[in-house]
Amino acid sequence: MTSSHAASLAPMEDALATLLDGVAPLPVERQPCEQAEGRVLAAPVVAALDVPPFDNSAMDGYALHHEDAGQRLPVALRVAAGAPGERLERGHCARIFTGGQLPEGADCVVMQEKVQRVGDEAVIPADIPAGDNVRRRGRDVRAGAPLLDAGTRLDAAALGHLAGQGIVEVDVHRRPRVALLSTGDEIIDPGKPLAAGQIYNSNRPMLKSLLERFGAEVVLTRSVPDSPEGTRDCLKEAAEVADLVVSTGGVSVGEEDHVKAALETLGTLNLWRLAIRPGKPLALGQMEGPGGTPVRFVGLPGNPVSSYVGAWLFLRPLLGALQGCESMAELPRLWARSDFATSTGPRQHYMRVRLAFAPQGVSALAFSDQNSGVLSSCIDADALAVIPPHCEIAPGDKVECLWLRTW
Ligand SMILES: Nc1nc2c(c(=O)[nH]1)N[C@H]1C(S)=C(S)[C@@H](COP(=O)(O)OP(=O)(O)OC[C@H]3O[C@@H](n4cnc5c(N)ncnc54)[C@H](O)[C@@H]3O)O[C@H]1N2
Ligand code: MOO
Repeated sequence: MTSSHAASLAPMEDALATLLDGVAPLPVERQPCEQAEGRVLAAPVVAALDVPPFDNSAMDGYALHHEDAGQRLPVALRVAAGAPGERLERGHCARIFTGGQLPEGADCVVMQEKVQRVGDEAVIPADIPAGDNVRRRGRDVRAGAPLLDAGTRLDAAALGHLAGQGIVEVDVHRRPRVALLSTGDEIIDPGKPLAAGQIYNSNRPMLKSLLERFGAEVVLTRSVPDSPEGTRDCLKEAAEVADLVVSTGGVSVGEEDHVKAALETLGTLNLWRLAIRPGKPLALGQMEGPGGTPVRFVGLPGNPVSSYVGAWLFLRPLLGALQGCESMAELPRLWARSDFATSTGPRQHYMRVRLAFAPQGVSALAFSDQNSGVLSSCIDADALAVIPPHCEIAPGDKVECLWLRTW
């Protein structure tokens, strides 16, 4: 590659700044918690209740006043979970079950395995500390305390936490609507017979899966013919219904690559050609939707690995920004020892690696064929090892890795 060619490739940081420039979170909507998995909170949630709402037993056993430990006590009460608490007098104990409300006056619970039952009495061991096996009211959450921050993506634990407050609806950002366009006359849908020169569309289901994982709703998919008018028509249709238009293929320099020209007739091409591998001809731009609303455009290169890596590096932070989710701005990073040797030219290389975790540390095992047409390299890829431009890596060197087992 000549130096003038290299100089025309935009560095990753410039591309991300261009991508995210002026992007604001989408409007807020109220959503039933049952349908809010993966959605991003638009406002903080404050706890209204103590959790647990009352002192209760952590064990099936016997509740008592700890001063009465070491004695044989009459079993005066039976407290099942869900029953209201009663008063326990000194010199007595209560049969209690896990989650049962601690009787008033009792301050500890001894598990039943440590108790000898003799008729209506229980022989309690002596060494029972006050407070043992009692889960205090408000130990998990205190009423009035912050429960979840704005920008939290609702996962299993967060949904459980909301339900623990009796909450059934939350304010979340609207899911970004995405149109997914597949360019290339050689690309056909799985299910149809394959003629000479054709290949199946692997990018569409792959990207749909990633887009949904990143919180988007794919509202339109189209196969775009390799012609200026066909490409323009599909882009126009997409901009009518989507917040983000993603295309694959047709962004390189060939005569059948119509995406950039079509985009420029409808909107703006903000950036094209990056100093990254894979993904060099990636194109970023903007169009207008109904009423002049901004519609973002990301043109991913057609090679399946370029599309896959481009989705992690660009679609994820963009969808995060559209949903107000700061934790999606960057992939988690970790250092690992390479098991490979490589060297880079002017482009930063994002190598697909499997990570092996051992007590001595983490190793990055590179897939043997890192060509951007080889989608098998993504199958077991836990991470992308980032090899900066003009860099030599030898086995054993530390490489920075971007963790992909996330949303
Ligand atoms: N003369 C040059 N040629 C190319 C350059 C260059 O700088 N100069 N760059 C190369 C690089 S790097 C890439 S990446 C590709 C990207 O080109 P396009 O984005 O225009 O992609 P296409 O040519 O349309 O397709 C590339 C490749 O991927 C296959 N493909 C496309 N879509 C799909 C799909 N949905 N499912 C499966 N496979 C798909 C397509 O058949 C091609 O084989 O350009 C290089 N060329
Ligand atoms: O940028 Mo291309 O993705 O190197 O093959």
